[in-house]
Amino acid sequence: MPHATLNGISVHYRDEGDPKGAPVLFINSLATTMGLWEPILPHLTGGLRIVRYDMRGHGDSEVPPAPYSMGTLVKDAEALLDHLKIKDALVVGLSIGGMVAQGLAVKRLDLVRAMVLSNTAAKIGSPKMWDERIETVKTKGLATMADATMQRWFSRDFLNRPELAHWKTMFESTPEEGYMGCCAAIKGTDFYTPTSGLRLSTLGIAGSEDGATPPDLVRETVELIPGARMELMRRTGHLPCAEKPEDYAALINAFLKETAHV
Ligand SMILES: O=C(O)CC1=CCC(=O)O1
Repeated sequence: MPHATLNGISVHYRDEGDPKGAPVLFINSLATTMGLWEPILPHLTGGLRIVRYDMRGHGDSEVPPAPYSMGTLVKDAEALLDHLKIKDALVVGLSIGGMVAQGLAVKRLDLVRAMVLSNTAAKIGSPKMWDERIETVKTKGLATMADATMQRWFSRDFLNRPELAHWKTMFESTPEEGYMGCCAAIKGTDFYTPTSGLRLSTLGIAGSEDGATPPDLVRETVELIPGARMELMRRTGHLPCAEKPEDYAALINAFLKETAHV
């Protein structure tokens, strides 16, 4: 699996599909890896260049000591696209990945042709909430949060499905330092002002049963960007790409067409 040294750390990424195709960059959420996107890949329009990576502190990317800043996470995405000589990508970010997408569009609009802000917001939670999470990881360990996290991440239907085990294992396999590092980055992020200055094609996606970034929160951010539109996926939670991959991919495929990306 390819790794690149970006901003002084080793970043695990994949660059797949047609090297000459329209580029799409996927950015994962807290306590997931690039594997988050695996279920939708077979359903995406053919001929795309699909780039994914493990956010620092996650998966097979290096785990630098916490805390991380949002500026650093944005720099990692920027450095990966520069490394691969990609411009004008469709950037699809989920949750903290959607925050990175916003930051990247603000900083380097030449890299971002359009974006999908999935289950995300300009600001997520409160500083107190993130401090408490960091404290729980330090004192009790990440695994103690697994059941509560699954409740926040998934719809009632999905909580009874056998596939849940895969996502719980992904959560439990997250390096604690990486989790705490990214919690600190989210804690320090309020993109309401910079995101409201963005002018680019944007699709928001929300899950009707999302316990982490509920639809109204996602909508509030999406509506900051003139012309952006929003899709609500019913009976899904925080990770609709895991729960209803075909429907999620269909939204991305339609958006790719709409933005003349393919
Ligand atoms: O609360 C969660 O675990 C969900 C979440 C918040 C930010 C993120 O990336 O995931």
